[in-house]
Amino acid sequence: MRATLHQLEQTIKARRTADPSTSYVAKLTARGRAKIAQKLGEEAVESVIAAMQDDREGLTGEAADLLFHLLVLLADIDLPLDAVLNELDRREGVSGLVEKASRPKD
Ligand SMILES: N=c1c2ncn([C@@H]3O[C@H](COP(=O)(O)OP(=O)(O)OP(=O)(O)O)[C@@H](O)[C@H]3O)c2ncn1[C@@H]1O[C@H](COP(=O)(O)O)[C@@H](O)[C@H]1O
Repeated sequence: MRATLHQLEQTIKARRTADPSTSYVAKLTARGRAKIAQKLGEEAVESVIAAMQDDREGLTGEAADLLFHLLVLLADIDLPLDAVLNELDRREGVSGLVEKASRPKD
């Protein structure tokens, strides 16, 4: 999962300055951050609709679109994927500590 996302992050970085007529990433990037953010929002809504319809196949595709557009937005802001993954790791560490602290002592 991490390797896939990191690979896609690198591809997106490389395609940002490609020819917009042959690259979706370049075309979307050229339309500006507000458009990228709008696409991310649309994919989020489409994911929610698929989930509410119990459409597992649809949700698989929409979730992939959602992650892809999130990576395009992160690249536009020049925020590394690792910053997000590290934040998740940090939270997992914090919740692990809370869980440990709330366990009854022997
Ligand atoms: N993972 C993806 C990916 N997921 C979704 N999409 C595109 O995201 C778009 C979302 O579909 P929509 O119908 O909502 O959007 P649209 O109608 O194309 O665009 P709008 O004009 O409506 O904004 C589709 O055009 C998909 O092709 C992707 N486009 C590219 N990639 C990856 O990005 C890499 C670089 O792509 P290029 O920049 O095209 O070389 C590729 O190797 C792919 O691996």
